[in-house]
Amino acid sequence: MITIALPKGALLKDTIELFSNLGLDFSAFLDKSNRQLQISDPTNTARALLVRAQDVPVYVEYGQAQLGVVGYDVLREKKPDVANLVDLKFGYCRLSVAVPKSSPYKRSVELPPHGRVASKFVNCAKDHFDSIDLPVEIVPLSGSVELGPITGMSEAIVDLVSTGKTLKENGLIETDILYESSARLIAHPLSYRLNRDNINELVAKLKSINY
Ligand SMILES: Nc1ncnc2c1ncn2[C@@H]1O[C@H](COP(=O)(O)OP(=O)(O)OP(=O)(O)O)[C@@H](O)[C@H]1O
Ligand SMILES: O=P(O)(O)OC[C@H]1O[C@H](OP(=O)(O)OP(=O)(O)O)[C@H](O)[C@@H]1O
Repeated sequence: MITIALPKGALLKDTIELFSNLGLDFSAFLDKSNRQLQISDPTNTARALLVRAQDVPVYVEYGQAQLGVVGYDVLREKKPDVANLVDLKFGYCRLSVAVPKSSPYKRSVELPPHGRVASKFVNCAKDHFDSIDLPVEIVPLSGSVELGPITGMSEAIVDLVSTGKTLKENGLIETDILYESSARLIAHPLSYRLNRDNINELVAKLKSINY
């Protein structure tokens, strides 16, 4: 039986809808009172694991899941050894640099050398500041990154932006967009190449409903 790693959080609802279009019902994961982390669809065609978004590529890389759904941002940050097969066209957001509205720095190249930048995306942030040749201290955080500049801990942040509401409500403005992200279907490379558990058929169906 094929196993699919599904991301908890922002991508879960659209991911479950996607698989329901293929006749795979994992809606039990939307029921908050259900604490199961592994379920099979009612037709016993596939099994789903409910994991943190950042951990989806880990389960796929280690072969515990043949397929998974994850944001492109996580692939850029973690660079897992997985096949990035389909742009699923939901979970749109972008990874951006932002500063307080009152900041004298209007673009990231203007930030002071050796200033601080708070982020959950430490590798992407480092890649960006390396690319503009600006030495900064990246302060690693796990969430609520916008508090970095609010509390005075950092001059800037690198974080995901979707509607822009979180930035606005915390008095921050975007200065640079590093890249755009959307949800992706990923696969264990060898399982995909060898077509284990007939995964190619499922991938083809997913592609056909996505174009
Ligand atoms: N505001 C947003 N709008 C649209 N997509 C988003 C938004 N925030 C994140 N995403 C996408 O959804 C994915 C999962 O985000 P989510 O916030 O659920 O997980 P997370 O930040 O890793 O949280 P946690 O630390 O709780 O696991 C991100 O990697 C990104 O691709
Ligand atoms: O532009 P918006 O639509 O307001 O969305 C952006 C917010 O969404 C994400 O946060 P999340 O909800 O994952 O919380 P986090 O602070 O724990 O990362 C991201 O880190 C921003 O804070």
